Amino acid sequence: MKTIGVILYQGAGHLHMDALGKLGFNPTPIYAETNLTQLDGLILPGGESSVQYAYCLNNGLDEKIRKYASLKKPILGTCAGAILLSKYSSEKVKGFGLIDVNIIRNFYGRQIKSATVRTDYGNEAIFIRAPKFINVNLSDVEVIDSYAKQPIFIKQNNIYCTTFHPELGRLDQNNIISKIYSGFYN
Ligand SMILES: NC(=O)CC[C@H](N)C(=O)O
Repeated sequence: MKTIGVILYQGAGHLHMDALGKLGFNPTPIYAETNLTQLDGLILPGGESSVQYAYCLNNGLDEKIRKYASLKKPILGTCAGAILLSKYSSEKVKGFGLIDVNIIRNFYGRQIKSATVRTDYGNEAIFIRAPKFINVNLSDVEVIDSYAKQPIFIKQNNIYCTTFHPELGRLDQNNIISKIYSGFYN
């Protein structure tokens, strides 16, 4: 059984833990002091990216994530997690630059603008104060799914990012989260 680490300091990590458990993975909580090297995969969940970023920096978790990424094992960032993995740059959140994309936080506005949509590839995507990918380097970054022709799920080498919350959807076998986890960690 594959052991997948989920960063749990803040945000929706417990929902990934639940979904992973129900879909036959061994989810394990990750904090700054946890050793990452034994993991088969790692998830950076949605939440508040500025809080998560400060936690990572203050506790050396950013360096651990960079080292883990260099092992070429799969890392998934959802929403705030995607912001952390990208090259986003502001004073508060600089981003780890592990995927060749920029991102705009809270692009679609406030919580009231959050929505569930059908993606261009027929998947269900739940957006919560979602960011938007921009400047996607299409020669190196693959677009796995899009909405209104805008990328919402991208991949570069072992780094996967969604601007939506796949862990919030239904857990049937055809749902995006099972496709992501099974494709991701096979
Ligand atoms: N659902 C989410 O993860 C929202 C991300 C959040 N707006 C941020 O910038 O951190």
